[in-house]
Amino acid sequence: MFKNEVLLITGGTGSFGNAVLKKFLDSDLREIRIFSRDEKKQDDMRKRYNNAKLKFYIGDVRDAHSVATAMRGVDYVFHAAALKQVPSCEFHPMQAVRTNVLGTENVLTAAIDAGVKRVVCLSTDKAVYPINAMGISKAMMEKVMVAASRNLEGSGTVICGTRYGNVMASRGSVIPLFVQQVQEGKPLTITDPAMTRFMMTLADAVDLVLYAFQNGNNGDIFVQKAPAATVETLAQAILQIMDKPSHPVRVMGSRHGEKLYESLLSKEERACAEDMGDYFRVPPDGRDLNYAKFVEQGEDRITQALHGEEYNSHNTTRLDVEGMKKLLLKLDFMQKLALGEHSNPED
Ligand SMILES: O=c1ccn([C@@H]2O[C@H](COP(=O)(O)OP(=O)(O)O[C@H]3O[C@H](CO)[C@H](O)[C@H](O)[C@H]3O)[C@@H](O)[C@H]2O)c(=O)[nH]1
Repeated sequence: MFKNEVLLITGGTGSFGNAVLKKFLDSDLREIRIFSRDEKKQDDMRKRYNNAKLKFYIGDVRDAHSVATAMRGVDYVFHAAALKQVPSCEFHPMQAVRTNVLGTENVLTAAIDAGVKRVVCLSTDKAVYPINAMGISKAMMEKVMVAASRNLEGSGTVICGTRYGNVMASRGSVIPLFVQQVQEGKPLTITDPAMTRFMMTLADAVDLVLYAFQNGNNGDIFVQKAPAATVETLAQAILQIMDKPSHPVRVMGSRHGEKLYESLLSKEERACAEDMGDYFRVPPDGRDLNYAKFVEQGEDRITQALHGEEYNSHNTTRLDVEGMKKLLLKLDFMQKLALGEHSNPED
């Protein structure tokens, strides 16, 4: 897949960047650049990997100069830098705009200027029918990505994107929280037993980005088909794995900015998405900004789409407790918990 090229990962000190390194540090890439604001995490990675192929760049996607500097000589970019926390973006929406929207513009401009061959931008299901500032800023990021990808024909640069749902056991998410609550003998706090979320592992997320990297045309957005589970099912599966089937559970109500289910494809996108087996490809809207075509003239295809169905965590394959357990047991730390060992996802 790679041959002597240079890969830049923005926000590369996060879990996605580390998962990519795990997979590709020993590949034929000549250099992997980690670009982030976090000096401390970069230092930790430098020591942990101790590998000359890794190069560290302190910078911020908000600072176009720092991005352009890191971009020189780069062949490929995985753009993972983002503000991802729903509550913090809700209280500081302009910070989300600066990093997720303007930061993406800086990355794409620098990539095009530097003649980068391929850029994959990472987005989230919360960008579809968004209701919170984090999702809205990521939806705008996707629009910026698609707009930048127009007119690149012949330039040698391809810009595409991926969207994925919750990554199981990511830091601060519900799985490690439930595990901790069991370990501390506290009741599991369930928001709404009927709420569903897509379930993906970090390895699935990396595979999706690689699939986009290999198959993307300009402006495409890729989505991986994924199963979903209710929070109730997830809680039961964790309790069974930890052999605490009668551990107390408390229903606490939904949190600010939450949805009952998440969507990976809107109705319109689903209607024009290409089914690629394990993935959907959403091509960009091919119309140009010709007023008659874009604004004054409707399309039957769109009318039909609006009567169709979105792809969401309520209508995808639904996991039962056994299925959820099987998926959870793909995670190393869950396997240890099943053996009665004390473990957390950071181990
Ligand atoms: O104590 C809790 C916490 C969560 N949940 C439920 O578990 C599911 C998953 O919750 P997470 O907090 O793991 O994930 P969210 O979908 O809420 O989104 C989270 O993960 C996102 C990335 O996927 C962002 O980081 C975001 O800020 C963060 O809230 C949701 O249905 C939620 O209601 C509970 O039942 N009890």
